[in-house]
Amino acid sequence: MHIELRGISKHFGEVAANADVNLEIKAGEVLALLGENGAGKSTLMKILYGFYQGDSGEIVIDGTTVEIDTPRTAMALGIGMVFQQFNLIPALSVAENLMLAYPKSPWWQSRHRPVWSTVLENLTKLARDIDPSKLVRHLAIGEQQLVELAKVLNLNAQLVILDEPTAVLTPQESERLWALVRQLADSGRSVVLITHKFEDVEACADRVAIMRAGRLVEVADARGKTIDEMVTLMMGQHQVAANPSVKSPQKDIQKLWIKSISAKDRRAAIVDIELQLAPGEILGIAGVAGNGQRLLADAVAGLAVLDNGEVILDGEVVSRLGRQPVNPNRNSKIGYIPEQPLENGVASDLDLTTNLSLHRLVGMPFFPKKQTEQAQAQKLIDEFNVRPSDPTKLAQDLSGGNLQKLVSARELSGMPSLVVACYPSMGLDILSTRAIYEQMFKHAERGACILWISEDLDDLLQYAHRIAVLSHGKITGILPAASADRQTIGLLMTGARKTA
Ligand SMILES: Nc1ncnc2c1ncn2[C@@H]1O[C@H](COP(=O)(O)OP(=O)(O)OP(=O)(O)O)[C@@H](O)[C@H]1O
Repeated sequence: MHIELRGISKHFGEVAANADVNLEIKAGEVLALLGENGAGKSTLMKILYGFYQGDSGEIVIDGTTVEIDTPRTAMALGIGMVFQQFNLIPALSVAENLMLAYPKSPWWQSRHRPVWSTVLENLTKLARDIDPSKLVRHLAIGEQQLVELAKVLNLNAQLVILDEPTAVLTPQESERLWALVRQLADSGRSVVLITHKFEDVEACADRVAIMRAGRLVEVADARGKTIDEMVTLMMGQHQVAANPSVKSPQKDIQKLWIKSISAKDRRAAIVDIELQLAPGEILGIAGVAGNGQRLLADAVAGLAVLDNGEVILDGEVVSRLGRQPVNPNRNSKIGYIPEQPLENGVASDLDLTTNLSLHRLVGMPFFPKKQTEQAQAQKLIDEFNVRPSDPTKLAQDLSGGNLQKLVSARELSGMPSLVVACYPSMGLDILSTRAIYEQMFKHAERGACILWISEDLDDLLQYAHRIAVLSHGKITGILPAASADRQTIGLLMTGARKTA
């Protein structure tokens, strides 16, 4: 299938999400679509998928102009898309979710074994470890992403659009995805890969298309561009900041004590976690997603029920054994950037001002002064470069990366003693990633503890003071970052133990 997007424009109010975009997608190619947060990548692909209608322009498939008014029409034309936000039914099993979306199979056929094996074939190729009988709500985010992918692959689409698929995948899962993407292209199908990761481009792209502020600024052979060239095209005149720096923590003083905590929920368990952090210390938590990271973060922030142990911050218990979380209305001592901010960190149908004050709701006057709140919100929006920058906009109008910035702006404002950050750079472009890191490290510099959960080992090795590895809910080793290496961390991730 050969697709041409001709003169596509799309406005949301005064925001020009796409401005006169002309893009060709060839049969049998992997096209990486790059651009800074809010550049218009998702909007362009959602127009091709019939989720949005362009204000002007046309879509031409194999020489014929087509009208794509809904995703159903797009699917009938052989176009499938996996979004940044998932579309699965949490109360149903993996297999049931796949069966429901399976195009040629009425539900009553689900009794027949051969149908099941066909429905599960793509999932098995992508992730043989996922148990098809498991409920979706019990899956880690990376696993949910893979089920979404399998759903779209089952449509047998001629064009598969993937919106930042590797943002939530482990390195091993990403490798499997890259191989599958190459296989699709080699069999004559096309893949558009929206991404912020240059390793995706290197691993599997044939061409790159780069967008900036709604416009397509360059299309080139993927091998013909260096990373620096691509960054410059993405960012235009914006300067990419130098790598942020971190200072050494104050030694021999204990500020945060995570004292033998154990907890469990529907998805994971953590067992006997013992960690002590000094003022100004950045402790990275490495590990394959789904090994208890989210529960650990919730537990430390006082948002989970502990089965054992307690968490003490500045001598005060912030999380303890008991039937109720200690800290359901988090106080200003803890900044918490949760995983999947859209689901766990924002009220999407409220405006940016309200979203930026959610952590201060307790103790706020019954009728807060709107102008004061808006002025405070505007300051944070500017400081964290959230786009669009209008505090009266709804959170749901923001692009994925800008939502991540919004949550970080709220949680890193004020003077927290502890910052718990889960994958804070997820979905962010290179400029925004460095800006968020700087904001996080500023708190460490003034003595706050940072518990930083990340899958980006390079970043942890570069910026964290120590790295603790979490495997199957247990800490398998704690290493000073200066002497740690990828091999040792990789080994610890498999569950092998090492004492510091
Ligand atoms: N439904 C919507 N309503 C209003 N504005 C929107 C809507 N969807 C997107 N926008 C705006 O359009 C612009 C482009 O957004 P889009 O999601 O296409 O960017 P993106 O390049 O995919 O960004 P990211 O890398 O952060 O996901 C942004 O300014 C965004 O705020």
